[in-house]
Amino acid sequence: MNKVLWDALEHVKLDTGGADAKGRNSASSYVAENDEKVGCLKLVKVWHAIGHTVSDSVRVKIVTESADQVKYAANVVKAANHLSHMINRALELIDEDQYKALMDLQQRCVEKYAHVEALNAIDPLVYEGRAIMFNRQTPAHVDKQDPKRSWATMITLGDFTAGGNLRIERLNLTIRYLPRDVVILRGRLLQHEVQAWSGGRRISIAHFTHESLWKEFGMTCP
Ligand SMILES: O=C(O)CCC(=O)C(=O)O
Ligand SMILES: [Fe+2]
Repeated sequence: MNKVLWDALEHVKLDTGGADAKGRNSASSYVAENDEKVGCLKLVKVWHAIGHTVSDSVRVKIVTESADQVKYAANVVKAANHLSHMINRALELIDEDQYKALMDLQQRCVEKYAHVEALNAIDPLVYEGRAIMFNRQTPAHVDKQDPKRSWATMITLGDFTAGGNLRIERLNLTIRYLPRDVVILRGRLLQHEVQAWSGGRRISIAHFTHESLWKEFGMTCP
């Protein structure tokens, strides 16, 4: 894993449970040998409380913790810069229309929210959200806050050596998902889950956009 990103992740406080405690982020879905870190770090530029789409409900997910945590989380955002370029490019190649629509959405956010302009100065990711999961065996779920057609772009990192496949039951499909593999799927439409792995740590990073943000700007994800 990129050393800069790894070092930046060392200090951040992780969350197990939270808003998704009954879904994909249940505490029981975390598995770790020894004293490995478990939990999730959400880095989201514009976050609406569930069911809300208005600017009054907007939060920045990196500013919910102590001042030190803001500093550490900002280090992670900056260290993920290279990853963001790669993720942007992958999305642009598979679905140029959606990529362009996300760029438009980001531009609208920048015009409305100065904090988004500030965050974009250190990270060019076109998605507004990124979640970093340490040792989570993500259970079967759909990404129910995402627009129907949106592509969730996910990468695994770490040093596990076997297992950890992504299973899509409806398609009877088991996809290799080893460290450095990227999977891009319509996570709102296809239920997906991660299978057990062995041989070390597993860090997964999911990049996503939420329907509520598109609604805020009267836009539709193509
Ligand atoms: O753990 C993973 O790689 C899957 C993550 C995922 O599907 C999600 O966070 O929605
Ligand atoms: Fe998912």
